[in-house]
Amino acid sequence: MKIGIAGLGAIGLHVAQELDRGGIPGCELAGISARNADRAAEANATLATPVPVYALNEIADHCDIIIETLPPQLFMDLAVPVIDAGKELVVLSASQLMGQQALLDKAAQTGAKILIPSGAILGLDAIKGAAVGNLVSVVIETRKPVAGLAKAPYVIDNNIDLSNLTEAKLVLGGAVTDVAKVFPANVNVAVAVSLAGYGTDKTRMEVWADPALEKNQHTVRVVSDSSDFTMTIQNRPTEENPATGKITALSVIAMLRQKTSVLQVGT
Ligand SMILES: NC(=O)C1=CN([C@@H]2O[C@H](COP(=O)(O)OP(=O)(O)OC[C@H]3O[C@@H](n4cnc5c(N)ncnc54)[C@H](O)[C@@H]3O)[C@@H](O)[C@H]2O)C=CC1
Ligand SMILES: O=C([O-])CC(=O)C(=O)O
Repeated sequence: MKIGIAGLGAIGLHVAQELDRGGIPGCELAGISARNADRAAEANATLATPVPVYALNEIADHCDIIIETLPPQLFMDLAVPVIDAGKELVVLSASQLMGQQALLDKAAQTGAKILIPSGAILGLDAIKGAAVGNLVSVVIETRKPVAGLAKAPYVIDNNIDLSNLTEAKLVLGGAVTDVAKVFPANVNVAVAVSLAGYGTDKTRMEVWADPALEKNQHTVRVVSDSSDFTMTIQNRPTEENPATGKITALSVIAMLRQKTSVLQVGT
């Protein structure tokens, strides 16, 4: 399988390097898209076998699977041509899939597939299983170190004082659909959880500023007619982007390895 990677930052570069060293059987890195020629050359310089550089609207012509690890505002510039070409799109900026039913409808016509890896979250398998029965409630509670939230536009615009916190403070709670409108930078994992089961209107999200934390922490609480479960993950940040957990790139690598594995584990 020919793999393309669009965006070579905290996630994309790690996946590119793993492909380059032959760590994903059956998959070869066939092309990259970067912000500009210099960034592409920098990325290629870290690879044993440099690869062609393509524009976001060209890369699908040269690859079977295109991995989107872009700044979220560029998502559609890549997604539309990949879906039009009927290829597989691996989406990390999951928040950008909200309200994009037209993109899914187009994929159904062209034969394209949209894959959301587990990324920085856990338990999507269990939520998918429970959703085959009846979900009663799904809540994702995201707790971030105070510094990770203090500069968010919502916090500044609403004069929410996060200085000198001695205990965790609920900054905002509500349906994922509504939280996404004011916290667009923090909802990839919440949208992934929602799309696994209960949808963005019924899945509830809480965003907490927690002075006791040094890492982002996500807790998912599910009540259903088959099982009740609570799962927590604390993500060690990448050196490149403190907002992105190291496990995210590893999750993409695991997803690609699963494509050719005779043993499939999990839903
Ligand atoms: N689903 C999940 O669990 C997670 C999703 N994310 C999301 O994944 C996405 C990527 O995250 P990171 O790798 O941390 O971001 P990053 O900012 O480290 O990397 C983005 C890369 O895209 C490049 N870029 C900018 N303009 C470009 C263009 N026109 N064409 C091609 N490349 C361009 C940048 O130079 C940068 O190297 C973000 O939307 C982030 O929110 C992040 C963490 C977890
Ligand atoms: O915890 C992380 O690594 C990323 C995160 O909150 C998100 O993208 O929603």
